[in-house]
Order: sequence, then C-alpha cells, then structure tokens
Amino acid sequence: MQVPRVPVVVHLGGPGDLAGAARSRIFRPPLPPAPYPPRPMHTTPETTDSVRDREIAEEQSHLDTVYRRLEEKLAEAEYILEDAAKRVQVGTPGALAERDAQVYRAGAHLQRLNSEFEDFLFGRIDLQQADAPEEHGIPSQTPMDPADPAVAETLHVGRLGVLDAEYGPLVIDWRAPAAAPFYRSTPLEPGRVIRRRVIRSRGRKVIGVEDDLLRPDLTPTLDGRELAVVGDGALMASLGRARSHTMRDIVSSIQKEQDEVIRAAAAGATLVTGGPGTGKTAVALHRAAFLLYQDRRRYAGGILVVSPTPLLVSYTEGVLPSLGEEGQVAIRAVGSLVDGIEAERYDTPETARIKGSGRMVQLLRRAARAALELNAPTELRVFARGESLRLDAGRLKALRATVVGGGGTPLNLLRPRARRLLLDALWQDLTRHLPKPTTHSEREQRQDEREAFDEYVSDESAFLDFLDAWWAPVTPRRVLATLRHPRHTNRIARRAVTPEEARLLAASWRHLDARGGGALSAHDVALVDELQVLLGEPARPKVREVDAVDMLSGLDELTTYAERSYGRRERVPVERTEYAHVIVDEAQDLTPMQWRMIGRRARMATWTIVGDPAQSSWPFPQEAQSAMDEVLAGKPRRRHTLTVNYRNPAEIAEVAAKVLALAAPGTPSPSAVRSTGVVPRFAAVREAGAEAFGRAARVELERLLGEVDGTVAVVVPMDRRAEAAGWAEGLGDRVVALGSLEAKGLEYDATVVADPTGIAGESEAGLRVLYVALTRATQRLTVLSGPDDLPDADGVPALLHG
Ligand SMILES: Nc1ncnc2c1ncn2[C@@H]1O[C@H](COP(=O)(O)OP(=O)(O)OP(=O)(O)O)[C@@H](O)[C@H]1O
Repeated sequence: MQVPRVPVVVHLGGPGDLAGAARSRIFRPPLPPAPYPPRPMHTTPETTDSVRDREIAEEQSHLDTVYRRLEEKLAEAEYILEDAAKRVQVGTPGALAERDAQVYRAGAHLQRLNSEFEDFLFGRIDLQQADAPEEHGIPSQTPMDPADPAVAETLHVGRLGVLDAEYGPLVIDWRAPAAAPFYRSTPLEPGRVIRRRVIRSRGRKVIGVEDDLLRPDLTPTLDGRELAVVGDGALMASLGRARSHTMRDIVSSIQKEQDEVIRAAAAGATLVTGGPGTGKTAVALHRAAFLLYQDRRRYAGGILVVSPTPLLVSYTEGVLPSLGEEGQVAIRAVGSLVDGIEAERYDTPETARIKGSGRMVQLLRRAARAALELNAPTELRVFARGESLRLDAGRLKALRATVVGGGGTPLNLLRPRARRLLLDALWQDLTRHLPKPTTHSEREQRQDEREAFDEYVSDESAFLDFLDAWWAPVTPRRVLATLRHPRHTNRIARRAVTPEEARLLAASWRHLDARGGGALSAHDVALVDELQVLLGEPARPKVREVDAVDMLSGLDELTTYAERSYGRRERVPVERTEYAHVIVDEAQDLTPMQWRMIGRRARMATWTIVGDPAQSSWPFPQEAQSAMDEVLAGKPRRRHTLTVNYRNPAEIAEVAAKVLALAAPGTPSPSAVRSTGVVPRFAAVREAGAEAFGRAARVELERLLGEVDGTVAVVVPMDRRAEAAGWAEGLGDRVVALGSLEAKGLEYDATVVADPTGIAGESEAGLRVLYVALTRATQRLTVLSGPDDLPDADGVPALLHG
C-alpha cells in the first residue's frame, strides 16, 4: 500500500471520535467548503506521545513568555496608578487632568490583565512567505510561492493583544485584521496559512493542541523540521463537549462564513439568516466584541443585545466577559427593555397576536386619552374679582380637544397648555361685558389686569385642585388598568380591534389593580413603552404652600390630588434610551409593537439582526417585516446566510427537517456538520391520562441523564409547563423543564420533546415552534407521544410521517 506524503499525524480521538464519524457520513448537499480536509488515516504509534508532548511543550514555552510579559505589564500599570496618585500633590489643573487620564488608562489596563481568562492564548497559524510587505499593518495573504513548504512566519492569536518589550507581537487580538486568516482560511482558500492550531490551556498550563492542515498537498517544514499535525481538529473537539447551562464562546473555532458576519462593516444594518444551530447567537455576540475592538470610542455609546427570553439572556451573558468585553454591552430580554418592569406572564397565542399587532397603536392612543378623562371633574367654579366664574361640561370638553390639538404632544406634557387655556376661558368670561380696549394704555392696563388675574386664580386651591384632577398625571400602567374593563375596552376599541379581541385583551389585564399594579407580559412591556411615548413623563408637581389657618381648622386637604398620585405612581428609573449599535437575536419573533419599542432605542444606531423565519412564533411575518422596514428606514443593508448546523447531529437534523417541510415548505435545512450514529428515539404512551404520560417522561429523563454528561431538557406545550416541572423534580440541576416558547435559542445535550402534536397545535405558528423544540439537542433526542399524537407501532407520531 502506498503511504501518502504527509506530515507526522497523531490522532487523539477515542473510540467515540465524532470527527471521524463526521467525515465518514456527511450528509446532505449543499455542504460549504469542508471546514477541514480529510485527515490521512495513519499513525506512528511510537512517536504519538512524544510528538504531541513536544508540540505542547513548545506552546507552553510561548505561553510562559506571554504570562511573563503580562506580569511586567501589570507591574507597569500598577506603577502608573501609584505615580498618578502622587501627582495629586502637584495640584495644577493640567497635572490633575493628566493624572485622571493616566488613572483611567492604567485602571482599564489592570482590569483587563487581571481578568481570569480561560484559554487566554488559543490559536496559532503557520504561514508561508508573503508576496508583498505589510500595508497599513495588514500582512498580505498571498504566498510568494504557493509550492514553498517552508513556514516563514508564526502568529499566535488570543483574547487580547500582547506585545513584547520590542513591540513585536507575542499574541494578536482575535479581532485584529492580522488574525482574520485564523478564521478565514480553508483548504480551498488557504491563503498563506499552512497549519492552523487551536491551543487548549487551563490557567497557565497548556493541556492540548488540535491542528488542521490547510495544505495537505505540501510536506511543510518549520526550521528545517517536518511540521507536526496533532489531534482531530478544533471544531469537532469543541462540538463534542458536554453542554452546561451557560453558552461558551467560539473564539477558537469561528468558521469562515461566521467570521464574515462578525467582521462585516458596521454601517447600516447587517441581516443574518440561518437555520437552527448555525451559530447566529454566537456570531452576534462575537460581533459585539469585534465592534468594540474596532471602534471603541463610537461604541462607548453602548451596544444593546435584545434576546427573546430571560432564559436566553442568562444562557448567553457569560460570552462577552469571556471575550474580554462587558461594560458597554447590555443584553436584555425583550420583556425587560423598559426599566423597572420585568415581564412575568405569558399571553395566550390569541392574545399575543392582538397585543403584538400594529393596530394597538391606535387603540392605545384612544385609551391614553380616555384615561385622562376618567373621573375628570365636569365643572370648574372659581371666585375672582367679586364674580363667580364657571366652565360647564360642554366648554370643558371643547377646551380639552383644543389642548390636545393634533395629538402629537405627549398628554402629560400638555398640562401647562391646559392650565393656560383654562385661564384664557375664565378671563374671557370675566371680561365679556367689558368694552374692548382701544388705546395703547388701555391695552396695557388690560394686560396688567390679566396678569394679576392669572396670578390670583392660579393660586386658588379650587383652581389647582380642579387642574390636578382634570389633567391628572397618567402613567402607562394606569392606562392598561382602564382596559381591564371589557365594556370600556370595547368602547374605545372601535375598529382598531374586534369586540372579541377587546374581550381577550380585557381578560388578560383583569388581574391588574386600579393603578395597573400586577404582573405584565413581554407583549405588555412593548405597550407600556408605546404609552410612555404617548403620555410623556409627568412634571413633578410643585409642593403647595399650606395655609397655617387651614391646617388648624383641618378644613382643607394638606396635599393635592397630583401630589398624592405622583407619590403612588410607579417611578420609572432612568435607562439608557439610545444605543450606538443594536443587535437583535431571534428577530423572527419580534412583533410590530416590539420592533417599534426597539427602534426607539436605536434612532442613530447601526444594526445587526439575526433570525430564522422558519423558527418564528409570530403568525404574521409580513406585518413584522414591514415594521422592521419602517424601523430601518432607508438604512443600507447587507445580507448573510449561515448554512452549517453546528448543534444537531445529522440524525436529529433529519427528524427536524420533516417538520420544517411542513412548517416552512421549501426552506432548506442547514447541513449538519457531524453525526453521532445515534438515531432519535420515539416513545409512545398509549394509555390516556396525565399520570401515565408523566411516568414515561420521567423514565425517559432518567435514561438520558445516564447517557449524557451535560444538560437534559424536556420541552412541552406552554400549558403543560407546571406538569413538566413535576416530572423533572428531584432529578438535579442538570435537568430543566421548558414550555415550547421558552426553549428558543437554548441547547442541551439531550432533549425530550413531549406531546409534539400539542406543541404544533398551540397556535398558528405551532409547527415552527415544534421545529424549534426538535432542534435543541446536541446529542440525544426523544420524541415522546401520547395517544393524541397518533403514534405508529414504532412510536413515531403521525405528524412526523411526512
Ligand atoms: N464555529 C463554531 N465552533 C464551535 N461551536 C460552534 C460554532 N458555531 C456554532 N457553534 C455552536 O453551535 C451551537 C449553536 O450555536 P447558536 O446557538 O449560536 O446557533 P443559532 O443559529 O443561534 O441557533 P438557533 O437558531 O437554534 O437559536 C452552540 O453550541 C455554538 O457554540
């Protein structure tokens, strides 16, 4: 047998080597350029350990140098801090300003250096000689001689850049242009890269290396010695790892199509689509880190990452700190975007589709106006200049309409205008019998009288109490509270929503108290935000002077209506309301009302929007698309598609693809990058009743816990969540029970999808939600059906027979 001309190869994979399996059974066209070339299958047993140990020792030596240098930098930063502190004594403004700048710089530096990084240094590329010198600090990626097997340059890539004392690069920041070939080079387009190496370390100790040979056609050499290629490739190694409840960064194995998104220009909007597991969330988070690196000053304005659920926020929020970025990025669930409110309830799908619809804008506008009028006094009486003045209900109604005018100004901000127009009306009544002033001095005199009148009436408690009640501060929650009454809601709904829809809305707010206190849903939060715009922040009322005599007699109130209600209403803490860049994850789920809410935080921002229409739980994609178009209004867009599924093995992806064909016919399935050889299990409970089903689910969960090292989830229809929590009880924190909508974006080593027909039947978007549920597992999937799923003899529900 002819042995191919290749470098020394050491295979580290054990019997369950996923990478090997992946190479032998891949799957469905079209595949992207294979991330890695087929690895020549020969080993040299006697050299295996020594080659690997030698390579690890070499990387250890480099890592030691890096840490020595980091310690020097740390000492330097500490010295700068101390020195800067001493300058306080100098005291001139210039010295103090310089001190502040130094302290800031050194503090930031110290903080970053002190951060405990796992895999601080994680990558290396060995490159051929470039055909041209560096330009603007970016080396050429074209080799001088593509057939030259000699490594001319070696670069190490890490989470932060580190220079040696002579300013030579010891480590290149992963986001620097020079690091791009680490991610972009493929066997089809290797550029100058001969070998890409991922270095795994724990603390300061290198524990392994994984190599990819990008030029298998060469026998590359380094310093005259044959270049070693060790391990099974970083991607497969990382995909095979057990999952925990927190997402890991992918900085050491970002793939080319992902890197193109991460490093895409910031201007306008970057739109990314891709099926489940293609890395959209991972890529979006790495992009945030990249943008900060590239233009820290600009993005000091803040980056907002909008996630669909709090569960996904806590799953992903460790990624940016692990990339050395934290402060400027806010990751918030769409139900937590309004400060002071945390969505705590779910709406039924029928209610959600009404609350999410753009029609709510009209309804809220009317509701806000109606809330202002609620319990408003219908008569104003004041006594001034010896006359009793009165405005009746009709006049007041007309006046209110004049105050509101075209409706553009937030209602709470119209109070000064309301006060002025009331005084105008009273003055007109008082002066209607007087002759019009004709001379200049008469006019001046009338003007003085008017000012005195205004001053007098404005101080009268009758007038003040009236104004406080007639133009009372209205809060968003108070408006929602008015909508708990079906008759009221139906009355103001007029054509914006149907009577049945008005009834559903009212029912969803029935639990709120009169001030709107009580739990809200993520859809309500978008309505609160809309109402905040319609209402504006009420001015803090002036504390009135209290007449001591009144106090003694107890005849008058000590506080005004406005003062009392201001004290009670919810205080909305000040949030950052504008961001420099907004990243939307799972964008397919945003409703038009949510798009409006996010748009208000991004008026000057650039955007990254990632999503998958085939996973949308929103039933009217067209309406959501128009809402997004409105928000992006004319911004240039660049589109990317991610095509490779890194999460699900091919066996699971194949089952999911059947549901995809029903849920979104014609949508291509992303190609699974690996196979485990383990086919999904179909289990059926033929006995009716929740108890038997629960027993079967528990058995399945216990079985899966024994089969995987990491996490296990059971996903059920939303209305079976409490039941499912019972099944998982006592099984430990590796197991979670999730409603179908909560599973969005998450992943587990193993998943039980229970009651698939129930999930599919939950809403108009049910099949797409089922598709999401079926694509959460990285290793094992069980589909657990009840009698309603019409399982066949093998337990496969009718739904999956496609
Ligand atoms: N280049 C990569 N290297 C290693 N792991 C990767 C890579 N790309 C993605 N992954 C892993 O694949 C899994 C899926 O990634 P992610 O959750 O970002 O996908 P997604 O497209 O957002 O999925 P979904 O649409 O289902 O929410 C994660 O575990 C992620 O770490």
